[in-house]
Amino acid sequence: MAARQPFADADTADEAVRATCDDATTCKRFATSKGYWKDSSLQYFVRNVGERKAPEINRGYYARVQGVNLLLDAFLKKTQGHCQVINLGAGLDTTFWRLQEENLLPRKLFEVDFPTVVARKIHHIKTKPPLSKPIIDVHSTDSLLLESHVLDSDRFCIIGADLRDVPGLDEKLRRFQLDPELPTLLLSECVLVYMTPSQSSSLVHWAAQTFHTAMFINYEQVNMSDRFGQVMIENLQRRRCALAGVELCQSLDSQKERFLRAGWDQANALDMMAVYSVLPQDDVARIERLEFLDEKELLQQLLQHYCICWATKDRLNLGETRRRLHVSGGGAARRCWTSSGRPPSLTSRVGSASLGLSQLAF
Ligand SMILES: C[S@@+](CC[C@H](N)C(=O)[O-])C[C@H]1O[C@@H](n2cnc3c(N)ncnc32)[C@H](O)[C@@H]1O
Repeated sequence: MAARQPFADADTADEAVRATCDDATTCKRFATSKGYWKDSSLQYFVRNVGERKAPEINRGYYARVQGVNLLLDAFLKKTQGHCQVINLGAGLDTTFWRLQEENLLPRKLFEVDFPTVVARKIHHIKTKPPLSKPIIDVHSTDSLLLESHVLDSDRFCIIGADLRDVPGLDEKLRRFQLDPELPTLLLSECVLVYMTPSQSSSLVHWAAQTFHTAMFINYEQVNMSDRFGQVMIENLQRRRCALAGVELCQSLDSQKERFLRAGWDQANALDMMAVYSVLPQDDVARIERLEFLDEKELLQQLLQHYCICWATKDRLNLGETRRRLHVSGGGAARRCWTSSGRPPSLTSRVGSASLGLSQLAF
């Protein structure tokens, strides 16, 4: 494992972490411009399509966005929208606008990021009606708060906070009507890896303690101790960006352990190669026709170095209906669950061709 580089000061390190938000957004912008998936609001955050990205990168982002969305949408449907979503380190994420368009909004969607990132996002919203109108359309009271570092409306809230300060985060979320009694989905997409293991564990522990029925979806690096992983680390270090939490990105097991140790009841993880193979294959075939891919091996390596890990706590037994349906359904569905009602190993779950990622949610 490459030695971690000491940084001149914490601000420089944080600035490099904040800059990763633009990388994610420009890559998503390019991929959507090529037709990998639709995102009608991203253009208002990044006008220019920007430099060409390699097809492997575009397919990687496709798998990331589709994989996370499948789990997120499954949770929203399971709870019929009687839930809240907290996007931790949301950057310029556009999920609110997608869910509003698709009539899938939760009771409230919270986003958290560093105050400077939040201020940029709110500025875009304030100055671009296609971003502000959908927020106003689903807001019914007269208390819409739109300040430089905070947006609070009935269904959407953006908060500036440091995720490493868990009491501060908790206080801010509660101030804007976070409801610990509601089923809650927490999402972190390439975020926990920038925090030390003890900082991310505190955050994940707080979530497990605060919500009785919840799912945490974490997308980030995995298998980082091999040569390919080391090159990824070195590339980021060259940009003065440290992966402070890389220790927990060694394997799917280390990713799951983080959640199980912090009080989550169940944890599952798939590398993105596996996710790619359980995405709807007609759409995968469509995107594979978009651009010629020379280097299949590079795509495989890339996908093997990212994963989705999702942990659940299910006091309300949201998964129970599905479990009963599957057990009584017979056939392929029966094979998905053991007689104890517990999920079988991940490999057998992935092995079932009839099983989509959305069915794995609880
Ligand atoms: C790679 S970007 C991903 C953004 C977004 N989740 C996405 O996938 O498009 C990581 C984001 O996490 C945020 N972040 C990282 N550490 C954070 C912290 N301690 N507090 C608040 N935000 C943080 C960064 O500012 C950045 O916006």
